[in-house]
Amino acid sequence: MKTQQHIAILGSGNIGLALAKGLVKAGIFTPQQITLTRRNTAALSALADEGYHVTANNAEAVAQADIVVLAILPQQLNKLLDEIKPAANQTKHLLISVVSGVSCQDIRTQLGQDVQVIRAMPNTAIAIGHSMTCIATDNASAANVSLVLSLFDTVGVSIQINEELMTSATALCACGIAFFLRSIRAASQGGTEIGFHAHDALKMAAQTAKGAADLLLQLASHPEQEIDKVTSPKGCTIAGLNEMEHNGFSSAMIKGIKTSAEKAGALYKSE
Ligand SMILES: NC(=O)C1=CN([C@@H]2O[C@H](COP(=O)(O)OP(=O)(O)OC[C@H]3O[C@@H](n4cnc5c(N)ncnc54)[C@H](O)[C@@H]3O)[C@@H](O)[C@H]2O)C=CC1
Ligand SMILES: O=C(O)[C@@H]1CCC=N1
Repeated sequence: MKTQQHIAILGSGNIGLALAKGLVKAGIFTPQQITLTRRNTAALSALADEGYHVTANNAEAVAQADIVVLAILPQQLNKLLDEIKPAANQTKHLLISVVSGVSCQDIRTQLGQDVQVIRAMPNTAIAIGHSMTCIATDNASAANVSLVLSLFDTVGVSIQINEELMTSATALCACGIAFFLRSIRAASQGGTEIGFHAHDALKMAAQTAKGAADLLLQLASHPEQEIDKVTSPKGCTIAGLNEMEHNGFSSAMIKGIKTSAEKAGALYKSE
């Protein structure tokens, strides 16, 4: 799906850079087709050496782009929208926002009602082509929705959801990367306590987690169905699993995800 279009990523921090690297790795864009903006461009000098356009001038980046991605923090958004408003050509640009807690309407209120806005919620696994990305819009054309879905499909799996569920998607999928990473880290710490060197324990825990996820994705089965295959009667798995549940394992994950979703919904409004 190689494209001739030019994309500007405004805000080249963790997710902006992960997106840029993922798109290049997937062969959709060359670095020369991507403009990265950041206030301190010195931090992007290695990327400039790789061929990316690097600038602190957001308006200029927008003027030269077909697709504009907003990848700044919610509290940085209003200032940036003020900066790009004169350059945001309402017919030319497709605007993709990955900013948590900011609605399509919030963005149009500042840029103009005709701007087509699509929200996207990827996660940092986008850098290696394994993101779970949810997208939503309240005014973009079906053609642009298809374009954005196919763009994110090249760097993982993408689905369209109702905009009202975007903060939930943020918690489950974007924050979720951290939750699963912490689970793997905890498993590796357990592994070290029962005899493995830390680096071996981490590798063993990560590969085991990958296998568990792939069992669900490749067999389209349910976790409990796969768990039942592991838990031998009077065995060690059910003993460990029940001990974890007595200590609130599932409950902690559920409560954490609910808290993250509430926080994601309040990120912009609390500014
Ligand atoms: N980090 C993640 O896993 C994900 C983050 N998001 C959302 O993406 C957005 C960015 O998050 P992160 O990448 O984690 O934050 P970050 O702090 O790593 O990146 C933001 C970048 O924007 C730059 N910036 C700030 N104001 C600017 C301006 N006026 N012009 C150009 N650059 C400017 C900052 O220097 C920084 O490099 C947030 O809204 C977040 O909610 C969404 C999905 C996943
Ligand atoms: O922690 C955050 O606020 C951002 C949004 C999703 C992932 N990181």
